[in-house]
Parts: sequence; structure tokens; C-alpha cells
Amino acid sequence: IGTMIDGDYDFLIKLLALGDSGVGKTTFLYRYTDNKFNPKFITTVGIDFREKRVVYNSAGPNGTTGKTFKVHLQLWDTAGQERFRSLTTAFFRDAMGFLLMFDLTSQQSFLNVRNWMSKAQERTFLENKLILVCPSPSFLESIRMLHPKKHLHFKEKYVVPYFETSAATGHNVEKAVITLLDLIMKRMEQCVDKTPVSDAANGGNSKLDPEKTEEKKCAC
Ligand SMILES: Nc1nc2c(ncn2[C@@H]2O[C@H](COP(=O)(O)OP(=O)(O)OP(=O)(O)O)[C@@H](O)[C@H]2O)c(=O)[nH]1
Repeated sequence: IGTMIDGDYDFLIKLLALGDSGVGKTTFLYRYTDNKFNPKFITTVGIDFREKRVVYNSAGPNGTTGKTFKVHLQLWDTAGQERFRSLTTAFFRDAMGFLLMFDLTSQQSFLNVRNWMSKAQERTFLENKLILVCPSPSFLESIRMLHPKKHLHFKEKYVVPYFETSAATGHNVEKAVITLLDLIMKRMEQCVDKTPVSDAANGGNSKLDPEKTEEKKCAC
């Protein structure tokens, strides 16, 4: 039964959390998947992952609701510690989107966002990936004023959506993940729309194979 349930989804989406050690990556993902808060700090050794199923409604024409897809979210949790760096960065390539995190109470972790961005860039074609920046745990007005538009700008090239989240209260946690998922799904739909083999040509089978979608190596 387990295997049957395991395969029962339309899309497999891989997201990866990155950022300094202690910024709250594990705690954020735990809040998202289990809706619980863990106040203890147990540093991640190497890499870990959590999973969650969500239902995604694509937008149809003129604001109508389009198709509904079952999405299997694989959330990779990387160790922030330097000693695991070569192991964790090897996983960057397969991620479809990144949750880049810093701690609003740690200026150093904010300054390091830029370094994490470069590391992700070295190991992926960043243009094809989506990044969200989520600080935790709570709010500091001084940092918030740095980017009032809720976007961070990197090298004038990348503008990344920005969310202030709290794993303790759950504030914005789901919203951040769903926003990233939404951006990825929209891009995938664009890719599928551009491919010559349409659903109709596929015998009317509207079930999209995530592996095949990936194989198409669409440049969008
Ligand atoms: N109050 C509060 N504490 C948080 C929040 N997020 C994380 N923490 C705490 O910060 C500590 C570190 O959190 P982790 O999630 O283990 O940090 P990490 O980024 O996964 O660390 P590494 O695995 O070493 O990379 C824990 O004690 C958490 O309880 C938050 O949103 N609010």
C-alpha cells in the first residue's frame, strides 16, 4: 500500500533550505510539515529531508480555476555548518527552488545571504531556479526598513521575494513555501505549454509526469 500511495502524485517538487547554522532551517521545515515548534537546537548533520503532500490549483483562463494537481513536496534540509559544505552543496543542483534563510537577530547571518546566493549560483543555473528569502525567528524593525518593498536585490540581477517568518508562531511559514511552489508551478506550466506534445496528443491523458517535464530541459 505504501508504494501505491508514494506514487500517487502529479508532480514531485524538490525544494532546498539553506543558510547559516542556527538560523532555523530545520525548525521552519518542521513547522511547515508537522505544524509544531521545536525550541531545542539540534544541528543538522549533513543533509536531511521532510515531505509533504499539497494540492495545487492552477489558474485557468480569465481568472477561472484550472486543473488541480497533487504535488509531492520534498524539502531538503541542509546543514549550515561549514564542515558539511561540500556534501550539502552537491544537492543544490537538483533543487527546483531554494528557501534561503537568515536570522533577523543575527546580522552576520544576513550578510551571509549573499554568500549562500553565490554558492547556489555556482552549482546551479540560477536563472532557472527560484529563491525565496525567509528570515526567522521574529521581527526587527531596523532590518525590515532595509527592504521595505519585501524584496531583496542581488547584484541588480536577482530580485527575490522576501518573507519574515516565525516557526514559533507559524507566521508566514506556509505562505513562504506556497509562494515558492506557486512560482515553480507557473514556470513548469509555461514549459509544458511550449512543448509540441500537448495533452490532447497524449491521448487526452492530462496527468503530467514530473520526470518527463524535467527531461524536457526547458530553458525557462
Ligand atoms: N523563537 C524562535 N526560535 C526559532 C525559530 N526558528 C528557529 N528557532 C530556534 O533556533 C534554534 C536553531 O534552529 P534550527 O532549525 O536547528 O537551525 P538550523 O538552521 O537548522 O541549523 P543547522 O542545522 O545547524 O544548519 C533552535 O533552538 C530553534 O528552536 C523561530 O522562528 N522562532
